[in-house]
Amino acid sequence: MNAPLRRDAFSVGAAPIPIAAAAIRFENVGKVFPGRSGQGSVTALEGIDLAVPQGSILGVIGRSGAGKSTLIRLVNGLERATSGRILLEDEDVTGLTEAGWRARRRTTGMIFQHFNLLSSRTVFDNVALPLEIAGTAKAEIKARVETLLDLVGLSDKSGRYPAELSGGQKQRVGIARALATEPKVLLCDEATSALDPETTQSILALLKRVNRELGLTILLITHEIPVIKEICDRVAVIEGGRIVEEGETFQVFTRPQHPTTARFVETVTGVELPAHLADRIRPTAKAGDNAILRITFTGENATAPVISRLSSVVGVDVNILAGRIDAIAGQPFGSLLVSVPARDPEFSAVLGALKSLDLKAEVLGHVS
Ligand SMILES: Nc1ncnc2c1ncn2[C@@H]1O[C@H](COP(=O)(O)OP(=O)(O)OP(=O)(O)O)[C@@H](O)[C@H]1O
Repeated sequence: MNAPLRRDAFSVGAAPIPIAAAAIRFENVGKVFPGRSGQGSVTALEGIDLAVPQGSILGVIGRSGAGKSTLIRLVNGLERATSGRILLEDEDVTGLTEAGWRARRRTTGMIFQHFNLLSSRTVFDNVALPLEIAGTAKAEIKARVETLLDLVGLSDKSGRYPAELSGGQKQRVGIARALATEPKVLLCDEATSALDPETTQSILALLKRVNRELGLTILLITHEIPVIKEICDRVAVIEGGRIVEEGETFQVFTRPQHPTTARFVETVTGVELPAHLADRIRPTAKAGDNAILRITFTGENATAPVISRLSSVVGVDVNILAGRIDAIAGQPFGSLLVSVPARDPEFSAVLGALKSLDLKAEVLGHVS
């Protein structure tokens, strides 16, 4: 399972895929579900413009009912757009017939929250199913399934049934099955939401590995911000059927523009003021107060000895109240709450020093 993956291991034999072009493109896409039994219609998606660069992992995050499932189901024809266009590798698939979609789906694998394995089939036979449907020769199916089970680390479970597997193992079968027809795109529908945190990590690591080593484009939907933080190159935030923010994960996490994005990322990047200070904090300073600052570290600064430098440059005591350092899309990011004297010239000197160190600082308030 740890041997390097190669596309030609599945006899695709393609050269590495350039990152520049979009594997999936939504152009002003809308989806309205007709109303049932006297109820009004539901606008699930509106004005969706989104490009998933080839070879990248893009995550769409949103709350329940935001439109995530509808969005991902449009990419393999399980739902049809009511307006706009969807392009897969520059081919307009919006108006494909059901027969057209059946052929197209071989280039687009999908994995699901509840795995959707056939309980009466062994692990081997579940992975073989899409190849049987495609009419692949038996010997080729055997070779391909064995390669895929090796890839997902389940060679020893080939003859087992889904009921004999853990959730993580079931999802590995799901991934192997999704890769069977050598797709260029993998769609992940809340793929780790039913798994515990440790198993989630191992499945995310596997997804990252197939992305990097096979050049597979991944579009995933989730309501879990740690999933985005862990593996997504880009993130789109969806709310009320609209994309409210989209960009590189690190940029979006460190400088969220929309309040919904800010609320999502705060849960993984934010640090809270200790309760005994939170109760006493005031917006304005009185004589002798300390100012509470939130200092944000990114990239190289995140690992620099900022506090000791600050103390030595301006010669004031800096008290650390709370802090957190993490990796977002593989880049370090940290947040620190400190208290410093609120009086000048010390306070202005601290702000000046933070600026010269290229650190973002925000005054949260004052305490005596
Ligand atoms: N087949 C349908 N008929 C009518 N309305 C639908 C249908 N499918 C989805 N909707 C509505 O479209 C909106 C978006 O639903 P969708 O399932 O895409 O959201 P979601 O973000 O995936 O939510 P969840 O995380 O709860 O699955 C919701 O208001 C939902 O009720």
